[in-house]
Amino acid sequence: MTVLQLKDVTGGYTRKPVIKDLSFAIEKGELVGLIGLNGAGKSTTIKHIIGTLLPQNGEIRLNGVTLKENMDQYRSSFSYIPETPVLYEELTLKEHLELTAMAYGIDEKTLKERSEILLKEFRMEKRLNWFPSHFSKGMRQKVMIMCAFLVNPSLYIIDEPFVGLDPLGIQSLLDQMDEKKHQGASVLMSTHILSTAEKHCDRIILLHEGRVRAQGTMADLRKAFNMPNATLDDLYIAMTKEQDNE
Ligand SMILES: Nc1ncnc2c1ncn2[C@@H]1O[C@H](COP(=O)(O)OP(=O)(O)OP(=O)(O)O)[C@@H](O)[C@H]1O
Repeated sequence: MTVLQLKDVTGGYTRKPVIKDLSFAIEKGELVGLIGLNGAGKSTTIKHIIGTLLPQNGEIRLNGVTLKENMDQYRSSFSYIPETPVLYEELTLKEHLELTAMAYGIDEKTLKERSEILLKEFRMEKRLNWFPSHFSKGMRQKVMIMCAFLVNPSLYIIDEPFVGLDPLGIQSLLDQMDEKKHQGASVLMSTHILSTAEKHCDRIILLHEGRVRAQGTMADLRKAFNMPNATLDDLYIAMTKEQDNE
């Protein structure tokens, strides 16, 4: 079953498009990596999927509907973890979780059950009454991650999650993603940590100058680049060289 479908999506910030004719799909239970150079258009693609930018052309469907057709259904089907955490400075961690639960109609019992698991997993149990100003960068990121996982949506959209987290935090995030995947959720994740992407993603989308250069499993990508034993790092460097040759 297809959860997310982009069909010939062209878009950007001005009339000059940044992403061009993007087409890809994410199926139920899949972890898909969005990979590309700085400026390739990963965050811009994500902004179109979450609806902060609207396509100039093409269509994005989440569980079968476009944002325009059913805004409430579309918005409640995903949770988004941005690259830079956006927190309410006047709310504690506990209040962030409560606010998220309220926004997504999660009852108190479920909130308690899910929060306990997440707080333990991300080692934040003792910080429930802390305000964001007292959090480290990684802790701020964990607040966003916990809020996203609290919602239990059908699609998680995660922009470069690994940079600010310590190794335990990274492992917890990967474990959470794995668990949600097995429960049938899908994940779209952009990252520059290619070894982690290669190891954990079911499929990879290689973006190059706003277009899909190649997509599929590692086996598909090796075939597309005609590099039978390549790692994702090798393929990425090959793509960079294509850019240099242009
Ligand atoms: N707010 C904005 N206004 C205008 N142009 C933008 C804006 N944000 C990004 N761009 C441009 O869009 C292009 C793609 O940027 P984007 O942030 O999507 O890349 P990215 O693949 O996420 O890169 P990175 O790996 O560095 O995060 C770049 O040329 C960038 O200059």
